[in-house]
Amino acid sequence: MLSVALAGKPNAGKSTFYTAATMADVDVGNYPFTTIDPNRGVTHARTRCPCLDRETRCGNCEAGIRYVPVELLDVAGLVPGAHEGRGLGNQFLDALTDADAILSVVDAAGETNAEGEPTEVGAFDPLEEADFVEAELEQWLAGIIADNWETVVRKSRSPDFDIDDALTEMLTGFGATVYDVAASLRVVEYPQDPQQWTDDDRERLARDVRERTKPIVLVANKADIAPDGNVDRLREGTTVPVAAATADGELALRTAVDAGVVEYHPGDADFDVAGEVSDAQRDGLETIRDVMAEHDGTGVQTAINTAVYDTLDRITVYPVENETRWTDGSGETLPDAVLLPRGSTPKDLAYAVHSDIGDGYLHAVDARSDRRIGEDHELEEGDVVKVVSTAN
Ligand SMILES: Nc1nc2c(ncn2[C@@H]2O[C@H](COP(=O)(O)OP(=O)(O)OP(=O)(O)O)[C@@H](O)[C@H]2O)c(=O)[nH]1
Repeated sequence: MLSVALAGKPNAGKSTFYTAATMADVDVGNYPFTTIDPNRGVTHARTRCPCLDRETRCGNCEAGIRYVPVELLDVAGLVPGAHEGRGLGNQFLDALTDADAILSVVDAAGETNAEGEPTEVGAFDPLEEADFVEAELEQWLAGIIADNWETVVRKSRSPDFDIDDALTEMLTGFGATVYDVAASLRVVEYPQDPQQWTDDDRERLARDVRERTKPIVLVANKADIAPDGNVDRLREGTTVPVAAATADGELALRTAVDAGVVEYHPGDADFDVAGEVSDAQRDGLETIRDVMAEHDGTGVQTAINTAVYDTLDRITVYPVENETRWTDGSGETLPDAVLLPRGSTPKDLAYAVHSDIGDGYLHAVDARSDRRIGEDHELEEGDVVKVVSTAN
């Protein structure tokens, strides 16, 4: 499953975001390191269900809104200097190894100081902290490269030494794929002789590999109390996508949905009050509505969707066994939604669904048109595909 990790300073709102996005029960507190162990939960990317193109809804979506499972990791508070072992240090960074993308949660209200302790709204400039997750990751990675450098130098005395192989071996441990490393090695210039490498060379390589392996979406959280202009400054001052969010607001809405007093689908731009609420609750909800109106929703779903569909450039494809009914073997309509990299082919879908298919792939059928598609055909968002293999 695709995996997205929440990172950021203590008190930025990661636990709140995580609880809201997974509706799992974790500590939410105003103290550094409330979250000690990595939490793993399931959240969802939101997309349009293909059953909207049929007469009836499929039963695996909410009125045509399809939620596709994505793993969400909440890792312990990160403080400046984590790469040198400060705070929870490397334990935190190790936990990010599994992540495909990072949601870097920033307290856009600027009420959290550099150590993650709460102060007052507007006391800090969130822009100063905006690149701190990537900086920590890059320094950590550069540190790993430096720590292993002696070994590379020693290996380089062997006649069949290849610097690219040595770097690939080292960096794939960080969760980088062989392709990522190869791509980095193509664009970053470096000396062939390991003895001539400088810290600069290692840092440039670390930066490029980080960008490819752990792309970042910035979550400008606490947008509900952020001073005017803070979110815009974050958008203008950073190169990564920014989602303005109120994790608190999303949590309140999902809790209200659970209580049956609000109608809301995560990712909607607005909600309806459907049950009895007290005056205080109504006031609270109306405040959330105002923030949502300004930012087109609470931003929690936007952040996840931006990571999945924009940054990681995934498409949602629906494998079926019956191309006419769009069902699986047991008659369930559109039972699975698979997130594949853009450019994937029916064969990639076949491998994603049955990793043990071997060379058993035979052909595929586009269930929308009921036509066979070639094995090099590029799939698109919302495609419904029947794969025929020797296994079925
Ligand atoms: N106003 C406002 N407060 C929020 C929002 N999200 C979280 N908070 C508050 O910010 C404080 C810190 O939130 P947490 O979710 O515990 O922060 P964290 O980043 O997980 O902190 P650690 O667990 O210490 O790493 C809590 O008091 C939350 O209620 C938000 O969108 N708006």
